Amino acid sequence: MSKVLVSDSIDQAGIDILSQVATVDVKLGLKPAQLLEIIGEYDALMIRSSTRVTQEIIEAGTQLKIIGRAGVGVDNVDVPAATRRGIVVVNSPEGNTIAAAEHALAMILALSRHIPDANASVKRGAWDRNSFVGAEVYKKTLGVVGLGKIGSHVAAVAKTMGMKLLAYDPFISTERAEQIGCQLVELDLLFQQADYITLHIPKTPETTHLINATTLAKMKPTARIINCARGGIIDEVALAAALKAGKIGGAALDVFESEPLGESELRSLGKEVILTPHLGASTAEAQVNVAIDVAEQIRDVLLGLPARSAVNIPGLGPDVLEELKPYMQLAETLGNLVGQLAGGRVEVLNIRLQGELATNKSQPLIVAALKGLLYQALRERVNYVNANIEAKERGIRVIETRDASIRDYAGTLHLEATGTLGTHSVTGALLGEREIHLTDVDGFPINVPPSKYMLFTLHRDMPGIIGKLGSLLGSFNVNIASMQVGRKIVRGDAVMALSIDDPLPEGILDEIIKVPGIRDAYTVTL
Ligand SMILES: NC(=O)c1ccc[n+]([C@@H]2O[C@H](COP(=O)([O-])OP(=O)(O)OC[C@H]3O[C@@H](n4cnc5c(N)ncnc54)[C@H](O)[C@@H]3O)[C@@H](O)[C@H]2O)c1
Ligand SMILES: O=C(O)[C@H](O)COP(=O)(O)O
Repeated sequence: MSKVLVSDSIDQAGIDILSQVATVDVKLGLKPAQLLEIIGEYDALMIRSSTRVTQEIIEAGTQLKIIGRAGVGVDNVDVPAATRRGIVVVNSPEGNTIAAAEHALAMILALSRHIPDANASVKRGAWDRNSFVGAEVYKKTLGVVGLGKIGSHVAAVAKTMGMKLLAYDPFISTERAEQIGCQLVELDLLFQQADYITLHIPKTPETTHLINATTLAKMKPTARIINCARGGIIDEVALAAALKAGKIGGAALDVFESEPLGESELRSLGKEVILTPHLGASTAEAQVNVAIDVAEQIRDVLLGLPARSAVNIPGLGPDVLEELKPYMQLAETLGNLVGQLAGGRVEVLNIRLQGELATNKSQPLIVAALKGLLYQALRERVNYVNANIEAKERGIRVIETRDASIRDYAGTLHLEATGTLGTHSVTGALLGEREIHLTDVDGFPINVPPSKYMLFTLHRDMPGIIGKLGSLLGSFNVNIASMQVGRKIVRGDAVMALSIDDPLPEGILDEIIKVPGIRDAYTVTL
């Protein structure tokens, strides 16, 4: 049974899902050295933002197949290192969107009405109404930096509170911004005009210290800034200085350059500053959502199925993935088959997507085909994550063509591999949406489902050849489960596809090739 390590606090709903397929160890608060020591035992690691999954941890995780982040941000995971090792990294892109957006909105209102400090003062026994006179958000300008999932929800709710909305997001169209009721503007204009600035961007080299002494100086002295995105987008030293000097009105931060927050000037500031300990995703609802979302993906990957929200393989929505999954299995089977027929080192893989496949996303099918193709060389080391990289490193050139015309099947996939030992091709389709059928091998039409052990011969279409091959296999105690011949012209060349119950015994291929009329023979294990 697989083993999963859960090293951050995850809702029980996720643990229950993992327990269906694996032994689950929950070990919270591990020191990096402790994690390093035990990670080698585990097939999967499930985390939130507290566990740092460094390159060293990834390299020590020799059994790791998947790292599941029950949340959005994967900046605590060395994703490139995981990709190089073929480890899938998955997250839950939407499970805590509402929770994080509502936290930002709560920060806007709490900051405006001094709720944390007013509450603390009453709890201390005071009744001071004069110190906590607030400001209304109605008719004020909210500047949303990053109009993605969380930013859009914040904007939509702020709109209903009567706020005027400006947004900056270089990757969002004006139409999309207008749909949400935002005016898309340049960042400087947003800084100059906003009464509230809320950040909903990832932390990248471009966004690190986006809020610094220079940009803070562009803001209104009354402006309030909210960061429920990522620590490090704000230069905290510059922010504290601007707050102290009255150059900015207030700040509410949920995330920090270093977490847990250590010594900081921000702690010493008054009611104009609100600090929360990275609580954006901490609602009961969000924790159930992210735990289920990520545990299901870990379960699927441990069962050999693709994940729906992998951050290091082509992203596909669940609907698209559900539709493509059978075709990915077809692509992988064909890749594996053509790789074995081609033998040697493959240099070029031609992939033709026909019929309904021609209008689909091809990247997952190409990745699946490469995974199949490289299986003989790399076995379990190749997967959906690293198949592209491994193929590139081996100098395999992939050429993709599309033909939308529908022939005998709704969609067919044709792979042709050219390598050091020659060129071979296979075509396949799905019957009844799921059942894989081989419809062509090396240009000869056939119609057989693939089986674990197969034998293919290239021979002359002439009387007696099937009988001779049958007797030869019989003499080696090889049981034939099914057999089919494909030919283009009568008594021309033909291909025979046999499904056999067991692997072909050593040496028998040489005997097969000696049968008069048989020109070549290939055995494959799928
Ligand atoms: N505090 C929390 O607990 C918590 C919870 C969830 C998410 N988050 C964080 O919130 C942030 C937003 O998450 P999301 O789910 O909305 O992500 P998202 O990917 O849906 O949206 C991010 C948006 O930022 C935009 N963007 C990227 N670079 C930009 C730049 N340089 N300038 C302006 N816009 C830029 C993108 O175009 C995108 O629209 C992330 O940093 C995420 O890690 C925090
Ligand atoms: O990226 C996220 O999903 C948030 O920052 C939440 O982090 P958490 O799961 O550690 O609360």
